[in-house]
Amino acid sequence: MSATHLSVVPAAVPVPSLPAGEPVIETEALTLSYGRRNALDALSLSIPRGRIHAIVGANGAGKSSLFRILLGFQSPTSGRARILGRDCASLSAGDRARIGFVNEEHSLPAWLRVDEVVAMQRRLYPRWDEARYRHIAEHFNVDASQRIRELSRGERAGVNLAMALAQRPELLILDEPTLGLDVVARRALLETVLESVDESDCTIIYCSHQMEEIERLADNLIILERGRLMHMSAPDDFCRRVSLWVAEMPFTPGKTADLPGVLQVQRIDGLFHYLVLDHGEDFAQRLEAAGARRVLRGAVGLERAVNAFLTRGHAAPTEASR
Ligand SMILES: Nc1ncnc2c1ncn2[C@@H]1O[C@H](COP(=O)(O)OP(=O)(O)OP(=O)(O)O)[C@@H](O)[C@H]1O
Repeated sequence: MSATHLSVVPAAVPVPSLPAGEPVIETEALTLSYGRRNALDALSLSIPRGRIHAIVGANGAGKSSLFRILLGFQSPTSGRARILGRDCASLSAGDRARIGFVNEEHSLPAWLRVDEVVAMQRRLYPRWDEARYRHIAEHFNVDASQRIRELSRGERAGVNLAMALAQRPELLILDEPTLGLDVVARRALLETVLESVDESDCTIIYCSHQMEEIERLADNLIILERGRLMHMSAPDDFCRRVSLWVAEMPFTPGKTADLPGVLQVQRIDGLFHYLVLDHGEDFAQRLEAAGARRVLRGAVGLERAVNAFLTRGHAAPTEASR
């Protein structure tokens, strides 16, 4: 794991690798309760090996709780969790060395120089890849002689990501890695993630509230809500579940917001835009039956589809302008 979670791996310990076909992450009825509140609610999840898996959800959906259990920092109330084929409750130093973890804090020992932190990491990880570290650190213009406290947030993110990838993990978990980064550092981070997944067989779990990042990176989209799995598929398949219908209405359509599948209704330039889950032409017919004059179907991007899904039930019909 990254510098914040140092663990010594004896060089002689054989590092088991995941048998082909086994998921990198598997949970069964995983529950984490705080009093009467469930941060995770009987979550059963199986994430296959390879590529980039995005986990999205509103604040409080349970993403960080899931990562804490997966990394062995917290025990679940009930259920089971496995990472790289190992029980999360009893991960050894060798198991941990197979996992990279970067979160938004990018916390490193502030008083040390970058090259001192890197030297420590190099000693800790038997599979350390120095060329890889340097290549990624260069991408972020990191000066190795600077102290950690002197680095910008973006440079610190770069050092953390470079160290996590230099450890050549089988699984890399990125929990909101771009939070607070400017557009240049954000782009450098996304490019590094894409490059590393193309160059190695590292599986990446990417968690973010930034839908444009998810759209760019994700091969698999996982939506959590109140600690439950709501959806898992290729992003395009999720977009296909959500359709956009634009209707000319002679009146304010109060009742149509209650039609089955409606996620969101917006009034834009006098037309009513309906984002609808799991309905096709039948929805247009329902609108026509409700008095719509003209109904057209439009395309929906991932960002709009996911946002409408996550905010469903919260949004009243709104006026909006383009
Ligand atoms: N230590 C705690 N004590 C009580 N409740 C907690 C604790 N940690 C988390 N929770 C609750 O568990 C739920 C899930 O929190 P979690 O931090 O896992 O969500 P998240 O999806 O990571 O949210 P965010 O996107 O805001 O980071 C929330 O309702 C939160 O209030």
